[in-house]
Amino acid sequence: MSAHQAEGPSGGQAGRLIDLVVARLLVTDDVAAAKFGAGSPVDDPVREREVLDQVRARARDAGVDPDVAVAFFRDQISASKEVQRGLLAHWAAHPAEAPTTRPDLGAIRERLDELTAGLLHELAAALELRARCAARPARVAPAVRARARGLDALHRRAVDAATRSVTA
Ligand SMILES: C=C(O[C@@H]1C=C(C(=O)O)C=C[C@H]1O)C(=O)O
Repeated sequence: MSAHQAEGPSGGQAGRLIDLVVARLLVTDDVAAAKFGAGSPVDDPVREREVLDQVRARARDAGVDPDVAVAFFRDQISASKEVQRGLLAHWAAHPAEAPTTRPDLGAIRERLDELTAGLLHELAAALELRARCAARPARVAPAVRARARGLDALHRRAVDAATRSVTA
């Protein structure tokens, strides 16, 4: 089987990476709910530093250049903040749709940390495939579109932003 065929009709390798990108963005909805309830700001530079330090420390073992991994996660963080801002603005304008419970941010961050290992692993696999297969970028975009189909515009834009380094 060639590298192209290994990707399969539903995006295969790229699809697994995109699925995790989407999963991280959906956990972000809970982050927004936690911050809405607590009145906390979207931006938390200390936590961002922790996430990026963790990524840099784990990247080489996962088989990704640490700078590439950090750049990819900067996009995940920025996409996450866009989703949070969009949700908080929506809830402010439509209080009836705002969350009525306040999830625990600490527990949510543990879920984000658990996703980090998988994202690094799939990023490594996707980049390796790209190195072996010149047509790869054209194959990632359909996988992104397929995964984004069930999402609203806010989350679709975030998926696009979070995957720009692997679709470009
Ligand atoms: C997700 C959060 O919100 C923002 C986005 C982060 C991320 O995507 O990892 C980290 C810190 C915050 O600036 C959070 O506070 O945990």
